[in-house]
Parts: sequence; structure tokens; C-alpha cells
Amino acid sequence: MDKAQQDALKKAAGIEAAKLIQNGMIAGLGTGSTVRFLVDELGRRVQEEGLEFTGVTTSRRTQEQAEGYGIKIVDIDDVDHIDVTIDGADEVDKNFNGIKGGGAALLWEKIVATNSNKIVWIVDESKVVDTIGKFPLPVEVIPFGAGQVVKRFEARGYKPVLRLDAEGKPVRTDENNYVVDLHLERIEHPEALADDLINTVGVVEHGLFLHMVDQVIVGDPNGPRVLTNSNK
Ligand SMILES: O=C(CO)[C@H](O)[C@H](O)COP(=O)(O)O
Repeated sequence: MDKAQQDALKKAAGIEAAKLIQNGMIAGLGTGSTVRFLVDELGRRVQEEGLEFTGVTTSRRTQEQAEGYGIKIVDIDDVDHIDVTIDGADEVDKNFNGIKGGGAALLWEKIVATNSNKIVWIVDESKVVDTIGKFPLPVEVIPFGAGQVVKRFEARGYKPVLRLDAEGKPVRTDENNYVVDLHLERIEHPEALADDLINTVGVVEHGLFLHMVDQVIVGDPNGPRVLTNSNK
């Protein structure tokens, strides 16, 4: 699949997911190129159809895009609930477990998701996999002692790589932390790995999103497919 085809599938998933947002709702808005299509469509509906809803964003990037369309964005601590959060993902398996954080927004994404009544992911079909882990697993770490965390991960065989920007400097998250990507190839026991990572001093959060997602909207050449998690 080339990039243009992948973008077309991402866009179709984003437009389909935008239908979930109705007047008066409080919606969590994720981060990434797929979510950009979602926000474009919501912005169109705000401007052309008078849609009124409140958004809570998972990154400054999404906040800027949404506010550019006149979408009302509030702080997460200023809402008493979030009806639905729509976000992208890097991989998702048949158990609705996935990897997020390719865009370095995993911490805010997990906080917004955890506080949402419903979580919907929008992906193109290439992200649906049998076993997660081919996509390097992002882990957000505090800059102080990050090198020591990397050494610990090396000792555990996690193949860590500190994420760098185009200038060779460590990528900074919206919380000013670093991201370490674990090149694991296959994650056979995601729960055990999640426990191990979150119990490592210096780790703020990891990109394993387990038992959280209610629905996945998959951009497919035959039209968007909605997968519903019957275990939730
Ligand atoms: O987790 C994320 C950002 O932290 C994104 O949702 C994920 O990387 C998917 O991005 P894209 O829609 O650009 O493929």
C-alpha cells in the first residue's frame, strides 16, 4: 500500500468516526495523521452544519488544529466526563490490545482514554495485526537518569532506542519527557510487559493500551469496517 492509498483509508476512517460526535457531547480528540482527518471533518461540521461540542485534546498539536476550526477545547480537569474519545493507533490485535505513541503523545492519550466512557480507534487496515510488537513500543521516560533506564531495558533484552528528532536531539513530549522505543518484534505477553515497564523507576507511561478500546474503525478499500469489542 503506498502513502496515498494509506491516507485515503485513514481519511475514510476519520470521516466515519466523526459521525459519533453529536451536539452537546464532550469528546476526546487523539493525535496523529488519522486524527487530523477526523478533526478536519469535525471542523467542517462545526463551520457548515453548526455542530456544537466540547473537545479535550491529547496533544498541543491537536488543540491548535481544532481551535483553528473554532472547536471549543477545554482542559481535562474542567470536564466531569468525556463521552467518547477517538484516537489513532500504531497497531491493534484481535483482542483489541494495541500500541500507541508513534506521535509521542501516549501519556496524554492514556490519561484522556482512561477518563472516557467510550474509546474508539481509527486505523487503516495495515495497523490490524495478529501479534503486536513489530511497531517499536514507545515508553515515555523522565530525562533525569534516562540513560540508566535505557541500560536496564538493554539488560532485559528490550532493544531500546532513544527517539531523536531531525537534529539528533531527544524528542520531547508535551510533558517535556523523552521517548524510548523498544524494538521487540513480537509481544507475546503484553500484560506482563506492561507491569514490568510501569514498575521501572523513571518510566512515566508506556504505549501498551490493554483492555481499553470499545471499537476500532478500520479504513478498508471496501469502506470503513467497525469492529466492536464484545468483552467490554
Ligand atoms: O499514538 C499516536 C500518537 O502518539 C497516534 O495515534 C499513532 O501514532 C497513530 O498515528 P497515525 O494516525 O499518524 O498513523
